[in-house]
Amino acid sequence: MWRRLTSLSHLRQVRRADELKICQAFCTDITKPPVEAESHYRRNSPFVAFVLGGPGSGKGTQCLKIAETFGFEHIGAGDLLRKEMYSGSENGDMIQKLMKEGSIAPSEVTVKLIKKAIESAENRKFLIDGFPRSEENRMAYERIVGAEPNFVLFFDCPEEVMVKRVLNRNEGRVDDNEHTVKERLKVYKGTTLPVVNHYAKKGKLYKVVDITDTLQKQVIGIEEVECAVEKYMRM
Ligand SMILES: Nc1ncnc2c1ncn2[C@@H]1O[C@H](COP(=O)(O)OP(=O)(O)OP(=O)(O)O)[C@@H](O)[C@H]1O
Ligand SMILES: O=c1ccn([C@@H]2O[C@H](COP(=O)(O)O)[C@@H](O)[C@H]2O)c(=O)[nH]1
Ligand SMILES: [Mg+2]
Repeated sequence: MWRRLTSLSHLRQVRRADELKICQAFCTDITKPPVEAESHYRRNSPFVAFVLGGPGSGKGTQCLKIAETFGFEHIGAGDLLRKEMYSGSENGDMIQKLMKEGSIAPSEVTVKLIKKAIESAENRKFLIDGFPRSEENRMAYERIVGAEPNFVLFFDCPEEVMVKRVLNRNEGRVDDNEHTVKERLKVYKGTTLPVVNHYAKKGKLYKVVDITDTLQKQVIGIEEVECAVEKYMRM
């Protein structure tokens, strides 16, 4: 049974000050920007939220909705790499090989693509989806971009649900197959979760728990999570 509020139970446990911070981060009133976002606009530095979670945990799906609802620019790190891969660039073959293996591309390559996407956007509020995937990625971002994210959203989803979703995705991705998803899960647990823990320790992590367990209930889950996230962000 899908439990509506469990999906956000961790978010609801955050301190009041953090609740305000996250509300402010997602507020989109252009005429009167929220306090924290406003100060970032003034300094013209980007306001950045990293979005983490395992393969198929729903990062891309929820980012589209959050971006549309709250006025963020959605930058998918994997999408940037796929674009680079199909662009015929010198890194194309290397990226394709790594994606098929479920491995992580060199930090320099990914961070440069992200930096370029940030610099070329008019928007100054960004959701960076699927990055950083390793501590090394994280440190490269901090070094090259010269900033930390303002907060991090983490989609926590059971492994069997993530696998089902990836195998049912049907978008023609080179990594949506049983072999690669197993490798991606290993990388996620061994290499990405330490990044999640890093931000948890810094008090920057906001966790959304997805406990859906069957395909039919997952479909209900999309709307439930969106409603709950939206409601929470507007509180
Ligand atoms: N809450 C949900 N309930 C049911 N299906 C979902 C839910 N969230 C996402 N999906 C579906 O699961 C699949 C994977 O979702 P999505 O692409 O958003 O995941 P992701 O975290 O971005 O994965 P990846 O890291 O592989 O890019 C998609 O087909 C999407 O439509
Ligand atoms: O920062 C990143 C992001 C992605 N990759 C590679 O791309 C695939 C797919 O990424 P999605 O975010 O799931 O679209 C991922 O498995 C990696 O191979 C990366 O190297 N670095
Ligand atoms: Mg995605």
